[in-house]
Amino acid sequence: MPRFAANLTMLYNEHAFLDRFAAAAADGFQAVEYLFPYAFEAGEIARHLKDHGLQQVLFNAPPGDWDAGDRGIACLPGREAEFRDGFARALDYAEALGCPRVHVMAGLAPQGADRAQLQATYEGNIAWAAERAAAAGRNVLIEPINLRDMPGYFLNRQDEAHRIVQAIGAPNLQVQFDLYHCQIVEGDVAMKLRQYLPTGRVGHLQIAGVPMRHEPDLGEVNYPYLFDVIDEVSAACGWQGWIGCEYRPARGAVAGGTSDGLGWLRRATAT
Ligand SMILES: O=C(O)C(=O)[C@H](O)CO
Ligand SMILES: [Mg+2]
Repeated sequence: MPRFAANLTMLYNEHAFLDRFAAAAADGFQAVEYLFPYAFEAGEIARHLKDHGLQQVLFNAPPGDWDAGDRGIACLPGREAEFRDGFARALDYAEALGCPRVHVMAGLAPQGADRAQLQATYEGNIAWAAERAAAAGRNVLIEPINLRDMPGYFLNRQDEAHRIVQAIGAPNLQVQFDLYHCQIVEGDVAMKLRQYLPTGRVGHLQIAGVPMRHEPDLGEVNYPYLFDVIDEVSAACGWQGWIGCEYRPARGAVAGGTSDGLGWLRRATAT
């Protein structure tokens, strides 16, 4: 069975952020991910990780002004200096938290923008970030995201993400393969797992039920089958990544109680 990480941005929202580490550990998780750590001192988060025996396996570089609508700025011409400052800060946090990888969000393509200019800006920023991250012993991830959740998002397809990773050619640049987005945009998820996991260019997986982004056992995706595929392909190719549980619990929300972090897995594997 694959290794699961609790996404603390989506799970345990009945608790303040810093209390979610204890909730995830109590639920049986050994690793966590979330969107952004920057509202807190890195040392404070590091203490929570240590106190609860948790690994930090992923977080995102600063996305620009999230509240103003930015969803990353890597593809946006004219914001390169802001991107570089933000990524340097992400590397400082990655060092303090012992986090091996940072997801760099691409951003939203402005209406009528020159797509070729966005592509050049994006690949230039990602190549720069990968070089800086390599010097710090970290990996950079890029993630295709569906246009229903993020209208205008610059990167949407697995094959395009892998084309960019291969074009830049940095060994520490990988794809964040979110199965939820892949099902919405492309489908054929099992075959994409079989195609891409053996390449060594998939740095992290994430899961959620489709279409509502609730627990994996709610919706159209047969995750027990996909976990078997991941186990089978990983055993053959040596993939040893984490799977981020990036979903909004329906049961927790309905019951008004603690999020159902791994309840769906316990139910699925109950003998
Ligand atoms: O949206 C997702 O699936 C992600 O993983 C991004 O990192 C945050 O939106
Ligand atoms: Mg994701």
